[in-house]
Amino acid sequence: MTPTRILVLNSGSSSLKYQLLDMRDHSRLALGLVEKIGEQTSALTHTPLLGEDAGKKRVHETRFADHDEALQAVALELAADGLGLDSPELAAIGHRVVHGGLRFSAPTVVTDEVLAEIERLVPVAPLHNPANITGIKTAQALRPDLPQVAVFDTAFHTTMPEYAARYAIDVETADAHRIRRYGFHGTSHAFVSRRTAALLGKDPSEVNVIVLHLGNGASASAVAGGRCVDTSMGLTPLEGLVMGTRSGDLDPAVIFHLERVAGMSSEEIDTLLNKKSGLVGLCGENDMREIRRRIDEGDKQAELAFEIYIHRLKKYIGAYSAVLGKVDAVAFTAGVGENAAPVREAAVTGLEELGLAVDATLNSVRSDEPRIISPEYARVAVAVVPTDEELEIAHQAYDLVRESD
Ligand SMILES: Nc1ncnc2c1ncn2[C@@H]1O[C@H](COP(=O)(O)OP(=O)(O)O)[C@@H](O)[C@H]1O
Ligand SMILES: CC(=O)OP(=O)(O)O
Ligand SMILES: [Mg+2]
Repeated sequence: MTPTRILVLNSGSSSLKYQLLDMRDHSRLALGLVEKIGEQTSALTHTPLLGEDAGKKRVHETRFADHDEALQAVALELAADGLGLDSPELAAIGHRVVHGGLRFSAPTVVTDEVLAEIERLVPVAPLHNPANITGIKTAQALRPDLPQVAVFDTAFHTTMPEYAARYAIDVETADAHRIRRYGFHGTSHAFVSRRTAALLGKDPSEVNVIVLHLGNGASASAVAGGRCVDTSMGLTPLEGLVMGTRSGDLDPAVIFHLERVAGMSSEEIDTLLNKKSGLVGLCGENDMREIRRRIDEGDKQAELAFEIYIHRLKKYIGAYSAVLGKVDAVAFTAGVGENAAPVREAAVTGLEELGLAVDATLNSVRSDEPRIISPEYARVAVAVVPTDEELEIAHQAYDLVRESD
């Protein structure tokens, strides 16, 4: 029997999302999420999608100190459904790895040397790469015989032209420290730009798409004929859009000012910009649902936070319209992009000259399917295209292990 199943692990800074897929028909056998890893109470939500318990969610609230404990618990849940990691049907474990630097532009089987390179990149993805590494090590310990495949967030962006990837700083210093724009969420930008082309009935090579990945982390990309030509995140996932807890773009002199005038250490500033900024910093809340609820109640602080979020988003839509020259579609994706109709509406309001508009009725539809929400007359299609990083990682991991068979 040729193994056809792939377990995908998407380890975030404090979460672990996972899916078990059968690649014969791309069906999902189980999925789940562990939230608040490292906090007082974590929550594991597991849903088997096979057998008599199919669709029955199981929730466990207990503390998981780190991603190792979380993954051990996930392995037990899968085993309880007869889908344990010891299954001979498992072909590989696919891992989302956030930073791959310049070295990895394709999915890669993890060796000791690959793992060492992912560890070397921890300083430029401090919230993400450590969790990815723990996920890989724990999975290796559970199934030492199985290929562990790393799929990098940075890979899709390695096609960016040099003039988009370089910062305008001294070349020698930049090169000595590998300082450049890498970009992230690439697996999602690749998947969504392809799906958007399909939604338009075109081949990816024929269309230019602006993808807005708006989750807790958020990034925009300009994709021309299937290749990324610019993206909003940079050396680290801190640059660009306003995010749940991250500031996105700011004058770098803010950092010197905080050091010299406010007396903050670089660690404190790092924490401020990565964890206490963005929507949380502006209004104390990073969940867009809650922000909208507060705005509806007349909360001015939440309203201003929303306006700042939208203003930044519009600037990137405008910038990438200029970068691409001709735009065929703007695609909204991830938690906020897929669910928050007010964000989509506000982001394109006033951009009619760029060919953008949304139809209020189409925008209010809730669905898991890719869909166009712009009116017939609009020059640019505005679309909601749900991302599926796990499916994309499973495909890439499965293709890689089959090739090497
Ligand atoms: N129904 C909804 N309406 C508005 N925003 C939502 C909704 N559901 C989720 N979100 C937003 O999506 C965010 C999570 O997005 P997600 O893509 O899952 O993030 P990540 O992968 O970075 O954890 C939440 O913080 C929340 O702001
Ligand atoms: C790279 C990044 O920001 O990822 P996430 O949105 O999962 O935090
Ligand atoms: Mg995400």
